[in-house]
Amino acid sequence: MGSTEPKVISGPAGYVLEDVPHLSDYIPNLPTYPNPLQVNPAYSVVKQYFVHVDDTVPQKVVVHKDSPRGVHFRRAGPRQKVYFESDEVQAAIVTCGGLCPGLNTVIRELVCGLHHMYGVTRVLGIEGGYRGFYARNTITLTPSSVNNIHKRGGTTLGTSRGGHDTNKIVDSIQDRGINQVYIIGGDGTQRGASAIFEEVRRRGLKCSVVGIPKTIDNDIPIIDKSFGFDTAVEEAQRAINAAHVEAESVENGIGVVKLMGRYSGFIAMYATLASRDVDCCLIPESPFYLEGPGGLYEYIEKRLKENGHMVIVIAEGAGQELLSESSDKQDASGNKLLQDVGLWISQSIKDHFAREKTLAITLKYIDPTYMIRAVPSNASDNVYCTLLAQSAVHGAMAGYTGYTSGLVNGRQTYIPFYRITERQNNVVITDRMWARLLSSTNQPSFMNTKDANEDNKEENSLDQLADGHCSEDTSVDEISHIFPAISC
Ligand SMILES: Nc1ncnc2c1ncn2[C@@H]1O[C@H](COP(=O)(O)OP(=O)(O)OP(=O)(O)O)[C@@H](O)[C@H]1O
Ligand SMILES: O=P(O)(O)OC[C@H]1O[C@](O)(CO)[C@@H](O)[C@@H]1O
Ligand SMILES: [Mg+2]
Repeated sequence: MGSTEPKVISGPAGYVLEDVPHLSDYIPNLPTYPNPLQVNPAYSVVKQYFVHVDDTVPQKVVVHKDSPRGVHFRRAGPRQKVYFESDEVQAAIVTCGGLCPGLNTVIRELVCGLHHMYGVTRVLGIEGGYRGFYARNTITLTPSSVNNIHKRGGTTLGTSRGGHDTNKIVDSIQDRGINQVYIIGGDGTQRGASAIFEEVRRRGLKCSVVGIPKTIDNDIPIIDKSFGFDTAVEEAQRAINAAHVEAESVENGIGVVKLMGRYSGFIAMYATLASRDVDCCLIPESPFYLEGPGGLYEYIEKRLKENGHMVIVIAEGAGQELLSESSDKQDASGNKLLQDVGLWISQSIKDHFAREKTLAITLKYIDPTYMIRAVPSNASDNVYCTLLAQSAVHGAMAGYTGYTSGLVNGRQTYIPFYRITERQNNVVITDRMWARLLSSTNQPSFMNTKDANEDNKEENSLDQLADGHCSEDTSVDEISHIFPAISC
């Protein structure tokens, strides 16, 4: 049996549903049961609590009069029928990859959601990431054991990179009688979840495999934003404020702040837009150069002469091609290990002004990268984590599998794994959001019109590939799209 064929359903006027797999796709005659929420006092007063079986959410909300209706995803939420009896469920939760604010909230809400909404009492925690399935004992998670964990940063289950052995993991799932697996992690983790789903399906196991997208870099496509992102942007303000205070307190002061973002500069972009104290934001998607007209040194000199101080925010993946020592080293998951661009740029700026003797500068470098991802999630991320976790639980109970639970245009949806893993979410520098940043900082774009047109062409063709039709809209087009009102 090869990998699962995408379930794509077409409708009138160009409607397309990119549906998610269901246990009944490969296990015939599965019994169903009434959803216990029907008699749950918390929900009995709510009208239309159950999601209509045909409810779907459009991927793109900006359309033209004659646009096809386009790609849709299945709307998340409770169904009238469920495919598991409460006492039949043996759930497992695992967290993989780097830390992100909100991991503990998601764990807590999965445990509490399963328990309080569906009467599921058997929930296991897998410790230390994927390898914990086969190399560690499990721990029992109950509403009382997770009651306060959302107040702490990190993950109470522990996490790791590497160690994904699909067969050993599915053996462990089978041996322990696990029939719902909740896998919280970034792009690598979701690829791992997809492999687990394929193997579970190949073995014909009645086990829902559910991904919950976690990435501080906001590099997962389709979804509006990842949980913890708002918290990270908020926490970054503290570092930027410090850099600004240091810079404006001395003559020709420069504050340099390095933020996370391996390949996607979202944290740097939003932290810059939020702060207003940043004069230059450098991200991996926007190549820059140091010397000559239009270069960074020229801009720094101009800014210092105008204003007496400046703040530079640099994402860790920016300008890697400029560093002389390039390394092929990888972490245990195969991610490229990056050079410290913050240190490099700070030293380069100091050397330049020492050499040129045009201005006597004072530069302070602040690296808060791990501090911004180790904090507990803020209030809005906590709400988001709760909705994500509850949506994930509703889907598994309804028999869906092989999906990532995610927010699309402010609605909770189930997205097939292949759409989550097929590409990375990046800042589109030919988009209006980057233009807003450039006009807010007044920094050079480091780009000529020819480059911009080339990038535009690539983006449009990417959009066409991803969505099956051409669209001028992109996922980071409007603030309201990235910071949507959360509803389910
Ligand atoms: N293609 C893949 N197939 C199976 N497993 C994978 C794959 N890529 C990564 N993994 C596994 O997923 C886990 C997490 O991957 P990774 O370290 O890349 O972090 P991530 O989930 O991308 O999170 P982040 O990058 O946000 O920290 C690791 O245990 C890794 O072995
Ligand atoms: O936790 P590690 O292995 O140091 O990795 C850090 C990386 O993890 C992330 O936080 C998420 O991918 C990146 O921004 C950063 O490059
Ligand atoms: Mg990753």
